[in-house]
Amino acid sequence: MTIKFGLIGGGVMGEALLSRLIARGIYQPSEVIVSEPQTARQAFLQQKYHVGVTTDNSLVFTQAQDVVFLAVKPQVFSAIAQELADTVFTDHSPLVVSILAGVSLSQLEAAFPQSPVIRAMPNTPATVGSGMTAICSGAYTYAQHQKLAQQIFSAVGEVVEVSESLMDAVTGLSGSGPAYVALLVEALADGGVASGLPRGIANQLALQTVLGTAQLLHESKLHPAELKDRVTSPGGTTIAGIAQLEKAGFRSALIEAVKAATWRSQELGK
Ligand SMILES: NC(=O)C1=CN([C@@H]2O[C@H](COP(=O)(O)OP(=O)(O)OC[C@H]3O[C@@H](n4cnc5c(N)ncnc54)[C@H](OP(=O)(O)O)[C@@H]3O)[C@@H](O)[C@H]2O)C=CC1
Ligand SMILES: O=C(O)[C@@H]1CCC=N1
Repeated sequence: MTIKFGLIGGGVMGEALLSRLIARGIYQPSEVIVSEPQTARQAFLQQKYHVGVTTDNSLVFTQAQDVVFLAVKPQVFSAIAQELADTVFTDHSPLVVSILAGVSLSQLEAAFPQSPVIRAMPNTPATVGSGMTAICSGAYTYAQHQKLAQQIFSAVGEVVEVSESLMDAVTGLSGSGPAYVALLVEALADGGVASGLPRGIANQLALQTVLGTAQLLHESKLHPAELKDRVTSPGGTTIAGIAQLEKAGFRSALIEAVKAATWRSQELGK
């Protein structure tokens, strides 16, 4: 069978995307090749997803007909670009989709001259089909490339197109955001334990509260402030909790977290 989908870097995010694309039948395992340096990781991916594996990144480029995903750390991007330089100058030119934080379209186009390139920022909820991905396109992409990227990322959640100048902010918010939310869930549960709840019940209450609130906001289209007002009874429990959050700088901490992550994404691209 023809290899259609190539993945360079089968780590956390590469696997998150791969698992969902295969589960949704967007690609058959026999249409996928993954490049990974570690034998143990290769064996794991091969055994779990029945995909082809290799250590040879250029083989991914020569074999994958439709799209090559770059999912390595930004810090190894230049080494990989150098390694692939000879390959990318051949006439075979699949769509290159990079999910690397900070790495710009101009850096990608310098590495893969005249190739169709898309810079994307997905997030880990893609694993369960609830991802959020922002994409922006390079100078050599055409409608069919954008359609392909839309199709791939729609299979793992929601997709928005943004201008490249916004990609670092996207990275700071939705790319890194699942970690902030996980921290929130953990801290809520800890608060429950501190208030006497057994750990298992505290974890369940914390997780379902975050999930349910997100779902309610999503379905009702309520402004978050409106929902907050609905929960907050005069002289009641919630305002006592909110007053404490404000005192501890909760909102400011989140704003500063997104700004710091945005700045770090900008720095990774330098
Ligand atoms: N994690 C996340 O939530 C998100 C990550 N991203 C982006 O995705 C990219 C990958 O992140 P993440 O999955 O977390 O990182 P991981 O370290 O989990 O994955 C990177 C993978 O690439 C492998 N690798 C290293 N060098 C090479 C090479 N020369 N050729 C092929 N593969 C190689 C690594 O192997 P080894 O471990 O042996 O070095 C590892 O398995 C990053 O650029 C990040 O910015 C984007 C959105 C969200
Ligand atoms: O922490 C990181 O750098 C990556 C990019 C977005 C989420 N994880």
